[in-house]
Amino acid sequence: MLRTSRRRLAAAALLIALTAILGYLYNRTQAADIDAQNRVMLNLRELEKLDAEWTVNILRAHIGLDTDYAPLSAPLPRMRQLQAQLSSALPMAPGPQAVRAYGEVARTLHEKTALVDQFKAQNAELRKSLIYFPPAVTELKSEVTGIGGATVAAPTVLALDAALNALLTDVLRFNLAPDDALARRIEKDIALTMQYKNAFSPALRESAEAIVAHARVILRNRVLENALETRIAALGTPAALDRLGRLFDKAFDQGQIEMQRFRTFLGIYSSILLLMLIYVARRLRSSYTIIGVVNRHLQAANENLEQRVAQRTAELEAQSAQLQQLALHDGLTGLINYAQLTRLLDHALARATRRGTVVVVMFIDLDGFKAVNDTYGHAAGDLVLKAVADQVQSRLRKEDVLARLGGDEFVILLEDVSGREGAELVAQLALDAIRGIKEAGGHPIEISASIGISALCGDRGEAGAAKALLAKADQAMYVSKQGGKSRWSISPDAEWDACPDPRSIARTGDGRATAG
Ligand SMILES: Nc1nc2c(ncn2[C@@H]2O[C@H](COP(=O)(O)OP(=O)(O)OP(=O)(O)O)[C@@H](O)[C@H]2O)c(=O)[nH]1
Repeated sequence: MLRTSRRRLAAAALLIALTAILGYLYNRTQAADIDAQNRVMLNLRELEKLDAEWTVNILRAHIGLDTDYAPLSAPLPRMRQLQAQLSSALPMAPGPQAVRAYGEVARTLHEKTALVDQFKAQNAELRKSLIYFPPAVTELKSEVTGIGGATVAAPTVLALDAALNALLTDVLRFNLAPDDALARRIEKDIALTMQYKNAFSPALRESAEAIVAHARVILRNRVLENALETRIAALGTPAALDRLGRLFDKAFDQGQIEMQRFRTFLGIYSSILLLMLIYVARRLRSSYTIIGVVNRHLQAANENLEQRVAQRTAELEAQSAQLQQLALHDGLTGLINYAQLTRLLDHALARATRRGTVVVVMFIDLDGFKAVNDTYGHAAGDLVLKAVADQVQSRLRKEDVLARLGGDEFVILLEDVSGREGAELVAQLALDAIRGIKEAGGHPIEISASIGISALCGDRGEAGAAKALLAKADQAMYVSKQGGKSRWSISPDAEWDACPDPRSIARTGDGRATAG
């Protein structure tokens, strides 16, 4: 029992373990979310594209193509959104490298944003000066060479015009390609301009000073802006994005390879499980077949056993019935024996006591029987005894009882006899029947019987009434013997009429009755 439950536990544990392994393998084959991977790569590409566009827009602002700075701020919200999505996708590329690469991307974009803000301020100031500077120089030149220079010495007019010409050319050249030598030359141009403008009217002087101030803005901001652009270029955002993209790619490729490997494992494992299932199913089938065969054998054995038990029981019952027959009957004639007679007589007397009726007993002893034995042998004697039993029995009613006590002694027991005459009639019938037997085994015989009759009105609850009644009948039979045989005699103690009223017989506590 204990062993069986342990085996069941082990089988259940094995089943759970096999299922868990199956679940684990299946789970690993689903580990890579291709859609999510594609989304990450698309986000990266979009961020790269927006960053490149951002850089182009800086260039456009640099060369003055864009008149406002909206394109420099517009992509920022979307770029921040993409950055956040990439950050949350980092677990898909495990390891510190991807985190570092992402950190680099975030850092460069953050710094680029700050540098672009500075760029916008400087570029706005620069653009203002660039717009102002060329027409202002041209206008001042025409003033100087025109009315404004009418009162000034011609060499001074020509010198200021030349200085303004040089300043315009050098500043515009510097704006296109800043250069230290050019910067030094512009300083000289400024110095000459400032020197010669003093010969002119205050209004012209003021214009010249404003032009110089704008020239200096262009000089300074162009250098600063170029430095900012160099710093922006040095940030290396595209390279950082590219590095992050390659790490994601690698991780996704490894995931695919891993998934493929687990698919192979799952296939092999499923095949093994299938084989195991087939094996178990075949074992179960053969077990059931064996159990079926054993069951059939057991059933057959059981049926056989039941048959044998039934047969044995029938035999025992037959033996028991035979024993009962032997115990209660006479083996030669089949009539009841003395033991059964006394039992029946007891019952008959008890009934008679209750009913107030008479029980009659006739004791029959054959006359001349010994001579049959002596003359023709014991076997002939047996035939005579059987014939007596048959003949007397045939004369009696169904409810009358004929018993053989042994030897040549028989007893008739009668209940509900219609008085003495009835008893005498039965005795005469029995006597005639016995006298009528004239041969046995082919031998002529001559037999008769001496009959003693006794009658009693029940036992009145007295023990031994049956034996006493038999004894009276026996005594009466002797009277017949002594009286010359072949006759019947009635016991002087026989009771025929004066049976007490059963209602007058009081019953004692133990069920016995006493005459009232
Ligand atoms: N064949 C046979 N004889 C038996 C059996 N039992 C007893 N006997 C014989 O029956 C005889 C009975 O003897 P008795 O009663 O004296 O014979 P009887 O000739 O009738 O003499 P009375 O009774 O005096 O008239 C004996 O010879 C017994 O041996 C039996 O079962 N079979």
